Amino acid sequence: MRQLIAGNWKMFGRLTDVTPFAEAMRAAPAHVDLLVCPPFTLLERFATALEGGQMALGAQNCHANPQGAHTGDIAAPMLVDAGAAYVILGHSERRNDHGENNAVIRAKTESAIAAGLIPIVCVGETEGEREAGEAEHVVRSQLQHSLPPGFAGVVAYEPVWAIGTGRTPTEDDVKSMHAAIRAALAAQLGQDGAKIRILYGGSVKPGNAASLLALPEVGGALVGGASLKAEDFLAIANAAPRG
Ligand SMILES: O=C[C@H](O)COP(=O)(O)O
Repeated sequence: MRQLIAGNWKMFGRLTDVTPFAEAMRAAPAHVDLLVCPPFTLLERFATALEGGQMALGAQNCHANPQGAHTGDIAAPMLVDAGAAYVILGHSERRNDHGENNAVIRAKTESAIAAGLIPIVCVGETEGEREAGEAEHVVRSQLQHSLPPGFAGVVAYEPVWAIGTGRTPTEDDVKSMHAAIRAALAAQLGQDGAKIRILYGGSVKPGNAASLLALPEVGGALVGGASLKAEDFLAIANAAPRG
Protein backbone atom coordinates (compact mmCIF):
# COMPACT_ATOMS: atom_id res chain seq x y z
CA MET A 1 0.00 0.00 0.00
CA ARG A 2 1.32 3.49 -0.84
CA GLN A 3 2.10 5.50 2.22
CA LEU A 4 0.22 8.71 3.04
CA ILE A 5 2.30 11.59 4.33
CA ALA A 6 -0.11 14.12 5.79
CA GLY A 7 0.67 17.56 7.17
CA ASN A 8 -1.46 19.07 9.89
CA TRP A 9 -0.78 22.79 10.03
CA LYS A 10 -2.92 23.16 13.16
CA MET A 11 -3.50 26.90 13.94
CA PHE A 12 -0.52 28.08 11.91
CA GLY A 13 -0.19 29.61 8.46
CA ARG A 14 -1.23 32.76 6.60
CA LEU A 15 -2.35 33.32 3.02
CA THR A 16 1.17 34.34 2.01
CA ASP A 17 2.48 30.89 3.00
CA VAL A 18 0.30 28.99 0.56
CA THR A 19 1.89 29.58 -2.85
CA PRO A 20 5.52 29.02 -1.78
CA PHE A 21 4.56 25.79 0.00
CA ALA A 22 2.47 24.49 -2.91
CA GLU A 23 5.24 25.32 -5.38
CA ALA A 24 7.82 23.51 -3.25
CA MET A 25 5.59 20.43 -3.23
CA ARG A 26 5.97 20.08 -6.99
CA ALA A 27 9.35 18.52 -6.18
CA ALA A 28 7.70 15.82 -4.04
CA PRO A 29 8.51 12.17 -4.70
CA ALA A 30 5.90 10.24 -6.70
CA HIS A 31 5.92 7.08 -4.58
CA VAL A 32 3.81 8.55 -1.75
CA ASP A 33 0.40 10.16 -1.38
CA LEU A 34 0.68 13.67 0.03
CA LEU A 35 -1.86 15.70 1.95
CA VAL A 36 -1.90 19.09 3.62
CA CYS A 37 -4.53 20.07 6.19
CA PRO A 38 -4.30 23.84 6.75
CA PRO A 39 -6.68 26.07 8.75
CA PHE A 40 -10.07 26.71 7.15
CA THR A 41 -9.04 30.18 5.95
CA LEU A 42 -6.40 28.71 3.65
CA LEU A 43 -8.41 25.91 2.07
CA GLU A 44 -9.68 27.69 -0.99
CA ARG A 45 -6.33 29.34 -1.73
CA PHE A 46 -4.62 25.97 -1.33
CA ALA A 47 -7.16 24.27 -3.62
CA THR A 48 -6.16 26.64 -6.41
CA ALA A 49 -2.44 26.47 -5.68
CA LEU A 50 -2.40 22.66 -5.65
CA GLU A 51 -4.32 22.22 -8.92
CA GLY A 52 -2.63 19.72 -11.23
CA GLY A 53 -0.22 18.52 -8.54
CA GLN A 54 -0.11 15.33 -6.51
CA MET A 55 -0.89 16.84 -3.11
CA ALA A 56 -4.42 16.47 -1.74
CA LEU A 57 -6.15 18.93 0.54
CA GLY A 58 -7.85 18.36 3.87
CA ALA A 59 -9.33 20.17 6.84
CA GLN A 60 -8.79 19.68 10.57
CA ASN A 61 -12.34 19.41 11.86
CA CYS A 62 -16.01 19.52 10.90
CA HIS A 63 -19.37 19.65 12.65
CA ALA A 64 -21.55 16.56 12.89
CA ASN A 65 -24.46 18.29 11.14
CA PRO A 66 -24.44 19.14 7.43
CA GLN A 67 -25.71 22.69 8.20
CA GLY A 68 -27.47 24.54 10.97
CA ALA A 69 -27.34 27.18 13.69
CA HIS A 70 -23.87 26.39 15.03
CA THR A 71 -21.97 29.65 15.28
CA GLY A 72 -18.29 29.33 14.46
CA ASP A 73 -18.51 25.77 13.16
CA ILE A 74 -17.93 24.38 9.68
CA ALA A 75 -19.94 21.60 8.05
CA ALA A 76 -18.44 18.79 6.00
CA PRO A 77 -20.19 19.83 2.73
CA MET A 78 -18.63 23.31 3.15
CA LEU A 79 -15.18 21.70 3.29
CA VAL A 80 -15.98 19.90 0.04
CA ASP A 81 -17.03 23.24 -1.46
CA ALA A 82 -13.67 24.70 -0.47
CA GLY A 83 -11.79 21.88 -2.21
CA ALA A 84 -11.05 19.49 0.67
CA ALA A 85 -10.97 15.74 0.12
CA TYR A 86 -9.96 14.71 3.66
CA VAL A 87 -10.75 15.84 7.19
CA ILE A 88 -8.85 15.11 10.40
CA LEU A 89 -11.24 14.16 13.22
CA GLY A 90 -10.72 13.39 16.89
CA HIS A 91 -7.25 14.90 17.14
CA SER A 92 -6.21 14.94 20.80
CA GLU A 93 -6.09 18.74 20.66
CA ARG A 94 -9.79 18.73 19.72
CA ARG A 95 -10.55 16.09 22.37
CA ASN A 96 -8.81 18.28 25.00
CA ASP A 97 -9.56 21.83 23.87
CA HIS A 98 -13.18 21.19 22.91
CA GLY A 99 -14.15 18.21 25.04
CA GLU A 100 -14.82 16.02 22.03
CA ASN A 101 -15.58 12.47 23.08
CA ASN A 102 -15.75 9.30 21.02
CA ALA A 103 -19.50 9.67 20.38
CA VAL A 104 -19.00 13.19 18.98
CA ILE A 105 -16.11 12.01 16.84
CA ARG A 106 -18.17 9.15 15.50
CA ALA A 107 -21.00 11.53 14.57
CA LYS A 108 -18.53 13.83 12.83
CA THR A 109 -17.00 10.87 11.02
CA GLU A 110 -20.40 9.81 9.74
CA SER A 111 -21.09 13.36 8.55
CA ALA A 112 -17.71 13.55 6.80
CA ILE A 113 -18.30 10.26 4.99
CA ALA A 114 -21.82 11.34 3.98
CA ALA A 115 -20.33 14.47 2.41
CA GLY A 116 -17.78 12.42 0.45
CA LEU A 117 -14.75 13.29 2.58
CA ILE A 118 -12.13 10.78 3.69
CA PRO A 119 -11.91 10.99 7.47
CA ILE A 120 -8.60 10.62 9.30
CA VAL A 121 -9.63 9.54 12.78
CA CYS A 122 -7.00 10.09 15.47
CA VAL A 123 -6.50 7.88 18.50
CA GLY A 124 -3.80 7.76 21.13
CA GLU A 125 -3.09 7.38 24.82
CA THR A 126 -1.89 9.94 27.36
CA GLU A 127 1.40 9.47 29.16
CA GLY A 128 -0.43 8.44 32.34
CA GLU A 129 -2.42 5.81 30.46
CA ARG A 130 0.78 4.39 28.96
CA GLU A 131 2.51 4.31 32.34
CA ALA A 132 -0.51 2.51 33.77
CA GLY A 133 -0.21 -0.15 31.05
CA GLU A 134 -3.52 0.98 29.57
CA ALA A 135 -2.33 2.28 26.19
CA GLU A 136 -3.69 -0.51 23.98
CA HIS A 137 -6.92 -0.75 25.92
CA VAL A 138 -7.52 3.01 25.56
CA VAL A 139 -6.79 3.00 21.83
CA ARG A 140 -8.99 -0.06 21.22
CA SER A 141 -11.82 1.65 23.05
CA GLN A 142 -11.36 4.86 21.04
CA LEU A 143 -11.53 2.84 17.81
CA GLN A 144 -14.56 0.90 18.95
CA HIS A 145 -16.51 4.03 19.86
CA SER A 146 -15.22 6.53 17.26
CA LEU A 147 -15.49 4.50 14.06
CA PRO A 148 -18.92 3.92 12.56
CA PRO A 149 -19.77 0.51 11.06
CA GLY A 150 -18.35 0.18 7.55
CA PHE A 151 -15.74 2.87 8.26
CA ALA A 152 -13.64 3.57 5.18
CA GLY A 153 -10.99 6.13 5.95
CA VAL A 154 -7.64 6.48 7.65
CA VAL A 155 -6.64 5.96 11.28
CA ALA A 156 -3.84 7.98 12.86
CA TYR A 157 -2.14 6.71 16.00
CA GLU A 158 -0.81 9.70 17.91
CA PRO A 159 0.40 9.12 21.46
CA VAL A 160 -0.62 12.38 23.15
CA TRP A 161 2.69 12.67 25.01
CA ALA A 162 4.65 12.51 21.73
CA ILE A 163 2.84 15.43 20.07
CA GLY A 164 5.03 18.49 19.76
CA THR A 165 7.42 17.22 22.43
CA GLY A 166 10.29 15.80 20.38
CA ARG A 167 9.69 12.46 22.11
CA THR A 168 8.62 9.33 20.24
CA PRO A 169 7.68 5.84 21.40
CA THR A 170 10.23 3.06 20.93
CA GLU A 171 10.08 1.18 17.66
CA ASP A 172 8.76 -1.84 19.56
CA ASP A 173 5.98 0.24 21.08
CA VAL A 174 4.97 1.62 17.67
CA LYS A 175 5.06 -1.90 16.20
CA SER A 176 2.91 -3.41 18.91
CA MET A 177 0.40 -0.55 18.91
CA HIS A 178 0.01 -0.62 15.13
CA ALA A 179 -0.44 -4.41 15.25
CA ALA A 180 -3.09 -3.96 17.96
CA ILE A 181 -4.87 -1.33 15.85
CA ARG A 182 -4.80 -3.60 12.80
CA ALA A 183 -6.29 -6.45 14.86
CA ALA A 184 -8.98 -4.15 16.26
CA LEU A 185 -9.85 -2.92 12.75
CA ALA A 186 -10.17 -6.52 11.54
CA ALA A 187 -12.44 -7.35 14.47
CA GLN A 188 -14.61 -4.28 13.82
CA LEU A 189 -14.63 -4.11 10.03
CA GLY A 190 -13.81 -7.64 8.88
CA GLN A 191 -11.80 -7.90 5.68
CA ASP A 192 -12.16 -4.17 5.04
CA GLY A 193 -10.07 -3.52 8.12
CA ALA A 194 -7.00 -4.60 6.15
CA LYS A 195 -7.50 -1.72 3.69
CA ILE A 196 -7.28 1.04 6.31
CA ARG A 197 -4.03 2.99 6.38
CA ILE A 198 -2.70 3.45 9.90
CA LEU A 199 -0.57 6.59 10.19
CA TYR A 200 1.86 7.28 12.99
CA GLY A 201 1.92 10.85 14.37
CA GLY A 202 3.89 12.55 17.11
CA SER A 203 7.22 14.35 16.64
CA VAL A 204 7.88 12.90 13.18
CA LYS A 205 10.92 14.74 11.80
CA PRO A 206 13.30 14.26 8.87
CA GLY A 207 15.75 12.55 11.24
CA ASN A 208 13.39 9.84 12.53
CA ALA A 209 10.97 9.45 9.61
CA ALA A 210 12.79 6.62 7.79
CA SER A 211 12.90 4.35 10.83
CA LEU A 212 9.29 5.07 11.88
CA LEU A 213 7.87 4.69 8.36
CA ALA A 214 9.66 1.38 7.82
CA LEU A 215 7.87 -0.30 10.73
CA PRO A 216 5.24 -2.95 9.96
CA GLU A 217 1.66 -1.65 9.75
CA VAL A 218 2.82 1.97 9.57
CA GLY A 219 1.05 3.31 6.48
CA GLY A 220 2.37 6.84 6.63
CA ALA A 221 2.68 9.79 8.97
CA LEU A 222 0.57 12.61 10.35
CA VAL A 223 3.09 15.41 10.72
CA GLY A 224 2.51 18.55 12.76
CA GLY A 225 5.37 20.99 13.31
CA ALA A 226 7.63 19.59 10.60
CA SER A 227 4.90 19.98 7.97
CA LEU A 228 5.14 23.77 8.19
CA LYS A 229 8.56 23.79 6.56
CA ALA A 230 8.37 22.55 2.98
CA GLU A 231 11.95 21.28 3.11
CA ASP A 232 11.30 19.15 6.21
CA PHE A 233 8.00 17.85 4.89
CA LEU A 234 9.63 16.84 1.60
CA ALA A 235 12.45 15.11 3.51
CA ILE A 236 9.85 13.09 5.43
CA ALA A 237 8.07 12.19 2.18
CA ASN A 238 11.34 11.09 0.66
CA ALA A 239 12.02 8.88 3.70
CA ALA A 240 8.88 6.79 3.08
CA PRO A 241 9.59 3.28 1.82
CA ARG A 242 9.16 2.66 -1.90
CA GLY A 243 6.77 -0.09 -2.91
O1 LIG B 1 -1.35 16.03 13.83
C1 LIG B 1 -0.14 16.03 14.05
C2 LIG B 1 0.37 15.64 15.34
O2 LIG B 1 -0.34 16.20 16.39
C3 LIG B 1 1.84 15.65 15.50
O3 LIG B 1 2.35 16.93 15.77
P1 LIG B 1 3.93 17.11 15.83
O4 LIG B 1 4.50 16.49 14.59
O5 LIG B 1 4.15 18.59 15.91
O6 LIG B 1 4.40 16.37 17.06
